[in-house]
Amino acid sequence: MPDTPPARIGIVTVSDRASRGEYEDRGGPAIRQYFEDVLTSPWEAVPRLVPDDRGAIAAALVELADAEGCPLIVTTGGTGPAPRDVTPEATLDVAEKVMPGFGELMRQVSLRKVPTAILSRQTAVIRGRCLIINLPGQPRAIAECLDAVLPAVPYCVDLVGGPRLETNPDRIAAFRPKT
Ligand SMILES: Nc1ncnc2c1ncn2[C@@H]1O[C@H](COP(=O)(O)OP(=O)(O)OP(=O)(O)O)[C@@H](O)[C@H]1O
Ligand SMILES: Nc1nc2c(c(=O)[nH]1)N[C@H]1C(S)=C(S)[C@@H](COP(=O)(O)O)O[C@H]1N2
Repeated sequence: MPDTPPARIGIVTVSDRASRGEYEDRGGPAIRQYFEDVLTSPWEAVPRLVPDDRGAIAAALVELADAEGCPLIVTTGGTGPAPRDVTPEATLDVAEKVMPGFGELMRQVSLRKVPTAILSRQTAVIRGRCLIINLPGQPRAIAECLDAVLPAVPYCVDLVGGPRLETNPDRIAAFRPKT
């Protein structure tokens, strides 16, 4: 049996200041560390750092989904109500299907941590064989949100024709209803 190629996971940091080098990006590395801790199947990170610009975010998502062949892309930042927060709009610009349950669940669990969780408009969508999930910019929000939705992510990736993602059940148990 030939080795299965690693699943490519797109990691998109959306931040004006991090993209200008005004502060170090802690969000992208936190997402990478999260998947290192949780996934047991082979994967590799495809990172991008973009400013809060709707066209630039959409272009990065299209490139990662279509050209880089990522079955999963996670974004961080730009989900709030401020004028330059446009990550959900850019995500919907490239969507074929909207997956509202992801945003609903992530806001619900985040509300147990901070009352301002309702300010995040984070969503998730399908583009081709790729699931795209938005996370808030606060680095600590990354594990809080991903812990909630990750049990359903491998099966969602299965359903859109992506590679089989396996998780460490001691950390996150993937749920596949048909197996
Ligand atoms: N990639 C990141 N690395 C480190 N800290 C971040 C990052 N993104 C956001 N933060 C922190 O979380 C806060 C809220 O994130 P948000 O996406 O709203 O950024 P912002 O205030 O609009 O600024 P910017 O887009 O320039 O990061 C930021 O003010 C910053 O303190
Ligand atoms: N789990 C979690 N969710 C969170 C937060 C957080 O600290 N933890 N911050 C909230 C705040 S203060 C804002 S303004 C919104 C949008 O953040 P963003 O613009 O950085 O994406 O996410 C919210 N969701």
